[in-house]
Amino acid sequence: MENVNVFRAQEKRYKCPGDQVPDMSEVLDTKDPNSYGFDCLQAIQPDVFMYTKVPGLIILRNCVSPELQKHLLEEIMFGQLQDAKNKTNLSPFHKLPLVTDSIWRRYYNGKESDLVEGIPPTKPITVDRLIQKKLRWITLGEQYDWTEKVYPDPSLSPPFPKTLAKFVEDLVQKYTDFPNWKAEAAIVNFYSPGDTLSAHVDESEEDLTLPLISLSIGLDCIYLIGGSSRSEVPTALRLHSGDVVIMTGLSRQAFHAVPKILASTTPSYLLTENDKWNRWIQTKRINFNIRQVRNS
Ligand SMILES: O=C(O)CCC(=O)C(=O)O
Ligand SMILES: [Fe+2]
Repeated sequence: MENVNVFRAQEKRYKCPGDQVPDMSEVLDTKDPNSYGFDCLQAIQPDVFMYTKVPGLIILRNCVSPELQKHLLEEIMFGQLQDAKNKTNLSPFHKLPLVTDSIWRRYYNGKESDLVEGIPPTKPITVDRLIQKKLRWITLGEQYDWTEKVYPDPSLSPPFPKTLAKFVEDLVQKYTDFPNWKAEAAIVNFYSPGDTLSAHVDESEEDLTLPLISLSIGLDCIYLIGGSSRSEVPTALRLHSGDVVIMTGLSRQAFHAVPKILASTTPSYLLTENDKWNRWIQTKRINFNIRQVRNS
């Protein structure tokens, strides 16, 4: 019988309140050749590793330039977040102002204390709290329905953002056996220290052999990846801003989780002259989780 406690024990081990740091002695860090498990990495190029314990897991260290990282963040916050076609976790609960009056623009333009109306029974809440704490995800391209666990009719979805699509499609073409892979849907996750994502497998896409791409910006995190059941002991991997993980082969259907966001690890190149921007990005990890949905 599946012993779900094996994975759960590792989630518990790394999960700890807000700014606290867990025991890092068994965490694999691709930036640190002395770290635990580093000998299980097979470098196929400088900065490109296969992780031999989880077949099909490819780690591209520091693969997104600082300029592209900033561009992707700006595109999300100033662009996609103000477009009602992109669903967020807030959409069902709050009457979100959109277009040039979006919650991000209000926050950025000094109106962070403004109250945003809730859809009853949700109470009004400040722009600041929505941006800093409550916003947990936004979907791009094909809009995944979290309740029904399906991707609705693709003809109704907004187009997938072009720069992001081109960047990840080139990576998939270069490093996997799927040259025609297409970025069709993304879930962009926002985490603050203390936030977690529990163990799961992503299995709503039509063809579960097609790679899944995960691109991280902002704070470091501990990412757990195991095998096809929760009874397999997962590996703890430290992910940094600019890292991309490709889950292909067996790893595509492996259980994974994010039990810890590591506070105070934002790279300085993400900071700007703007205090509002800095106050936000210094407490965030943003993960772009990108899939091909349809069987081509
Ligand atoms: O934040 C991450 O690195 C993982 C996110 C994830 O697994 C998901 O969105 O399905
Ligand atoms: Fe996932």
